[in-house]
Amino acid sequence: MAATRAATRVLVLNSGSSSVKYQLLDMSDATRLAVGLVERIGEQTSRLKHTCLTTGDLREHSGPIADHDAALKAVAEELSRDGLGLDSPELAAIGHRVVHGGLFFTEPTVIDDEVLNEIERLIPVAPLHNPANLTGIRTAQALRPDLPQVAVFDTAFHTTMPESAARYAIDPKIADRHRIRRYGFHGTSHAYVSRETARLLGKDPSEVNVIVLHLGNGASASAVERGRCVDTSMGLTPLEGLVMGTRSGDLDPAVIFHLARVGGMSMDEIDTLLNKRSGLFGLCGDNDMREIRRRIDEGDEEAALAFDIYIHRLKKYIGAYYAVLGEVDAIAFTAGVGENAAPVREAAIAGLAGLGLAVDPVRNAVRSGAPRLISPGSARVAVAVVPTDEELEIATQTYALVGKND
Ligand SMILES: Nc1ncnc2c1ncn2[C@@H]1O[C@H](COP(=O)(O)OP(=O)(O)O)[C@@H](O)[C@H]1O
Ligand SMILES: CC(=O)OP(=O)(O)O
Ligand SMILES: [Mg+2]
Repeated sequence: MAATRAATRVLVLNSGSSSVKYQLLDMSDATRLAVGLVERIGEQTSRLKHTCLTTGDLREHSGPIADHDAALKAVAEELSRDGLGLDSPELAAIGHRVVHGGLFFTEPTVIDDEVLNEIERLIPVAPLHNPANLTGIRTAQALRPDLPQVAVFDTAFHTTMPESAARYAIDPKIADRHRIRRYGFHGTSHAYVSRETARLLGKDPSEVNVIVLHLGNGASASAVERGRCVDTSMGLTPLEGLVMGTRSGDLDPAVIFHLARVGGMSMDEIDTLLNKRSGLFGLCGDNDMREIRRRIDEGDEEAALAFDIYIHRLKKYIGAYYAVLGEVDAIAFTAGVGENAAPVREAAIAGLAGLGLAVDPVRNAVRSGAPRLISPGSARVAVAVVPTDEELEIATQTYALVGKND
């Protein structure tokens, strides 16, 4: 009789508001079998990019993909074409990034109806993300009802924040009634990157204080003290904090009253303005840092001002988290902008020599997918580029949980 192969594969789905990133990994040795991305879901110009790493095959399709359900079915089809379909007995589980887990979920969780209801209840505080996460889960359940599906929450790493950082200065009775507090997001990335930064320094995470700057389309900073998050820049929702691709980040809350009372805008219009039409996009019409740098190189003043506002906010958070931590061993740049945009790193650290911070221009110009130091050898505080890997972290946590349940 042929020996049955152990189920060691995990499919990870990272469903964003208009995209799905996915990876299929074999967790017996943490190797990637396939990776891909579906972008611009819901538009006429959707695009699926799929790479099978066992064959080296790369396939791209363009054309409308109506919603996340259709996107996931297209992903399942691509995996099948490589003989890696969802029907494989080697698939052990599907791991899902879920952005908002409230205070209820502090650990990766096997999804049942109760968990689904709770994720649904949190939609008002993660309107761009939780609905997409739910569709991903429901479609995956329909494709493989027998498989464990695991939710890994963006908020989980931040549940260690002290009340002084997690509470807003409003009446606690009102805050508690509506569960208003600072939850923080991108936690899977902040956890992974802070650990990898400690490893780069040759230290245990419990020995170092790290400021992590996760700069993607959404962006957030966190202060990690000896492996535990003590503050982060996103709050009740992923709108607070840094200037982002399309989100304003911090502003005086009175701006909202003013737009409603004086500007005559509805709450939904203000919500859309601040979440989807602000940030870099709102300031200069582009949310991609590559395009903004290209325009600056051509002398575009609007793009230059957008860049300066982005950097000013970033620098303020570096200073704030330096003060929160008291002592800092490293600052780590990560995600699309943090890993690729050397001018952002240079500008964010410029002028901070008094805090022991500097960037070496030659080291900063190196392009590499590996964790690396960009501070001069003599610097008191390490400045590093540490690529994030939310999908590997989700797969690791999913496999650990499913393994435990076997
Ligand atoms: N080579 C690059 N130079 C500068 N910025 C880049 C580069 N590559 C990607 N980016 C930036 O990274 C962003 C995407 O980051 P990512 O972490 O993938 O975001 P998300 O997960 O929110 O989609 C892009 O919008 C772009 O601004
Ligand atoms: C929480 C959040 O902002 O996520 P993303 O960066 O994927 O939009
Ligand atoms: Mg991201």
